[in-house]
Amino acid sequence: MINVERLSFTYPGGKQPAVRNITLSVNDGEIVGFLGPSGSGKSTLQKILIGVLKNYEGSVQIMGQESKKSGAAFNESLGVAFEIPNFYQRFTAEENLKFFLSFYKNKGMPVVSLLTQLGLGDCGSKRVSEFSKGMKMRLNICRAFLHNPDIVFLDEPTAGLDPVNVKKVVDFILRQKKTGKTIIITTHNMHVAQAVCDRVGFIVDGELKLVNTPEALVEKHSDKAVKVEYTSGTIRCVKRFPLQGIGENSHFREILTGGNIVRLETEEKTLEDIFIEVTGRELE
Ligand SMILES: Nc1ncnc2c1ncn2[C@@H]1O[C@H](COP(=O)(O)OP(=O)(O)OP(=O)(O)O)[C@@H](O)[C@H]1O
Repeated sequence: MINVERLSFTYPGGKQPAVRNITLSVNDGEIVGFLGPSGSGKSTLQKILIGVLKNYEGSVQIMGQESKKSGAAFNESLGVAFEIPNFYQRFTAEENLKFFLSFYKNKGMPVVSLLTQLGLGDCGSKRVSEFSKGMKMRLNICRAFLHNPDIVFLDEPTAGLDPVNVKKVVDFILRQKKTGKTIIITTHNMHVAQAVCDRVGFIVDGELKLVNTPEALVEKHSDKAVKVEYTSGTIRCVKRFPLQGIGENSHFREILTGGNIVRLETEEKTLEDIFIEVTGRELE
């Protein structure tokens, strides 16, 4: 679906490339998330993939077409939600969506169903000027999927949303995945990445440091320890034991048979821990 080879891009007048030497392929129906700190090149990469930035080096094939040579038919297959939503403020939500749909040949998805799935079912006839930031973000996601595209690019789709609405967006994306869409997401939010992405790519200083499934990353980078909290007299103690060979660990067995365990859990690293470990950088 997407094949990127040795992609580099420098903004006019830029001293360094915003994106450097990226090679990546994305399969049909896959959700891939790009994670990285602010200014790492995530949005630039997306803009190249959707054909907005054309003056790149290397090759970017989307559905067999070189992105920089893409024409109108290409846009028909692509849905995009930029980080900052852009709507006609005096139009209602439904009027905006119907207007944007009129640019496409595709018949599109039912507007009311889209709005409802993103928690905006009651707001279709409300003017966008009366929408909160979070409502505009969700309307922006409706807009990206509106014409039923094959590939959808979402730039920070959950930025600024409260946990209830983050869940609505996550559930919506997972429902769309079931229909076979290929979805590319940029995010700072590791929980969202872990919930929706088949694979995640870590981007730092324009470079793609690694791409893998969240499960494989956690598996590879976790030390696999068991944390035991227990009481010894009036004192609360915490001990960590390597998972491997734990059954033969006499100290662990002693605590276990002592009967004073308060909590017992395996410790796994989060994607955020792994990002910091691999890249030496914080996400925010
Ligand atoms: N239009 C532009 N002109 C010149 N430089 C730009 C432009 N847009 C971005 N850059 C630079 O390119 C680099 C990558 O920016 P980009 O917007 O791709 O990062 P990002 O990872 O998407 O950041 P954020 O998470 O804050 O959106 C940064 O150094 C940024 O300053």
